[in-house]
This record gives sequence, C-alpha cells and structure tokens, in this order.
Amino acid sequence: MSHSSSGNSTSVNSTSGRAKPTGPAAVKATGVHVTRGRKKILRGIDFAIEPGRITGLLGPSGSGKTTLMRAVVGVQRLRAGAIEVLGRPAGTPSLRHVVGYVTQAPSVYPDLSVEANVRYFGAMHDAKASDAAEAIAAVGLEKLARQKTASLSGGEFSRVSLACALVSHPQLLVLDEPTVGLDPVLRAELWDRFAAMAATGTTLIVSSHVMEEASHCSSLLLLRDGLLLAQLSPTELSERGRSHDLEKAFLHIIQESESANRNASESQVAS
Ligand SMILES: Nc1ncnc2c1ncn2[C@@H]1O[C@H](COP(=O)(O)OP(=O)(O)OP(=O)(O)O)[C@@H](O)[C@H]1O
Repeated sequence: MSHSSSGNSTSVNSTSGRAKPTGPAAVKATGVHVTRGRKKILRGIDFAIEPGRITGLLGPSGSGKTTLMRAVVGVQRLRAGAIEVLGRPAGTPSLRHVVGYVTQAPSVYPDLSVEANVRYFGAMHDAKASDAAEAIAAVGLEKLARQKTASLSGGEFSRVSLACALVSHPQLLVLDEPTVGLDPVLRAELWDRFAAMAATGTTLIVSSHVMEEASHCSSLLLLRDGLLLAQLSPTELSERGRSHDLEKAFLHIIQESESANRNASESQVAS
C-alpha cells in the first residue's frame, strides 16, 4: 500500500453510462464474508468496480464500510470469498506500490513538518521532491508545508494523510471518509481533485455516510448491515428511490429491501 500501510443495478451511470464494468474490473469481490469476534460483519458481498472511476461506498454507521475497505487493501482476513485488486488477490505484496489507503484516523508523524511527512512516505515508493510538492499542492497545504503537523487543525491534519497517499500516484486509492471535518469549500475542492484523478485513470473508492456526496461518484455501493443492498449510479439511486434527495432515495431502498425480506420470511412460514 502506498500510505500507512454484483449488486442488483441496471445499467446507466451519470458519467460513463455504466454502474458496473464491462471490461476487466479494478476490484472484484466474490462472496465476501467477514466475521470479527462472533459478529458477522460482512455477509456475502459481490461487486465489481470499473477502473478510472469514483466508486462511493455508502451506508449507515456500522454497516461495514471500513471493514470492506480493509478487505480490499488486504489487511482484513476473510472468512469466505475472495477479492481481486488490479488482477491480483487483495493483499498481494506487489500491490503495496499501487494501492493507497487513507484511514479515518490520520496516520502521519505529528513531530514532522507536512513536507517531511509527505517526502518520508514518498521515499518508500522512490517518489521525487517534486512529487511531494505536487501532492501537498493537491490538498491545498502549500502555505503550511514547513509547519509541524501537530500544530495543524483537524481538517489540515487529515489532508496531510491524504497527501502522503497521493505522493506515490497509486492506481487504486481507497479513502475512508476523507471529507469528514472539512468545510464545504474544501470538500468541493477535494471532490474536484478526485474527479481529476479518475479522469487520468486512477480508480477511487471513497466511503461516506453523507448521501449528498454520492452525486460525485460514478457508481455507488449501498451497504446496510453487512449486506450490499445495491450497486447503481446516482441517477439510478434517485430513480429507484423515487427522490432527487439521495438520502431519501437511500431510505426508500432500505425500506423496500426490508419489506421484501419480511414478505420472504412470511411466505416461508406460510409454506
Ligand atoms: N474488532 C472488532 N470486533 C468486533 N466487532 C467489530 C470490530 N471492528 C468493527 N466491528 C463491528 O463491525 C461493524 C462494522 O464496522 P465498520 O467500522 O466496518 O463500519 P462502518 O460502516 O465503517 O462504520 P462508520 O461509518 O461508523 O465508520 C460495527 O458494528 C462494528 O462495531
């Protein structure tokens, strides 16, 4: 990793016209089950992600987003199933140089400056000083490059972590709630940055529990209680959930799936 370490959609997508890949997938999950302690956290997840797109991983708190991301970057043991990343099994050592992972808790050295942190992580991937400068600029921290990381605000601190992942130009970037604690202007800038990266071929998986962020993604994985409710585009979400408000649309899909489950268990009891 470069830093710190088949749903049921139809087929149109806001930018590519597709929610699911038609060619080789950047990430493919098949029958993924994860148990932590005695708890079943992921309960049979299947999906495929198209390269060079932003895929949003959305779901309520505790639905399993972080666990799924950990599985994709290869730091989470699976009880069953498999995940393939860029054509190799998740966690394969050679993926460390091409997969970036930014955890929710920023993992940088507080006693080093912004620049020293980014150069340090860059050095692991033979990145040049110019790559570090570019990554720092990408997250809007140029003016703070010489400042000790410990003295930054929460939002600035988390952007250092992102710069440390960007410095190696990963092919797949996995970001766990990267916009938490950022003001609306910075959030919009970051989404623009992600879109620019996707346009140059980077695959991004971005988790969020803020549904309005879904509109920035090409494809959405909707998680609830360890199950994948749907893989679809924002347009499809809005159509299927019968609302332009994506939060309401997601709630509608949850209610729909709960009532389908209830009907299925009632007809089982009846038979
Ligand atoms: N080490 C663990 N042992 C037991 N249960 C765990 C462990 N880690 C996470 N869990 C449980 O797994 C479930 C999914 O957690 P996860 O962090 O993947 O959810 P999430 O969707 O990322 O949540 P959030 O949006 O709040 O970050 C939660 O119910 C959590 O309590």
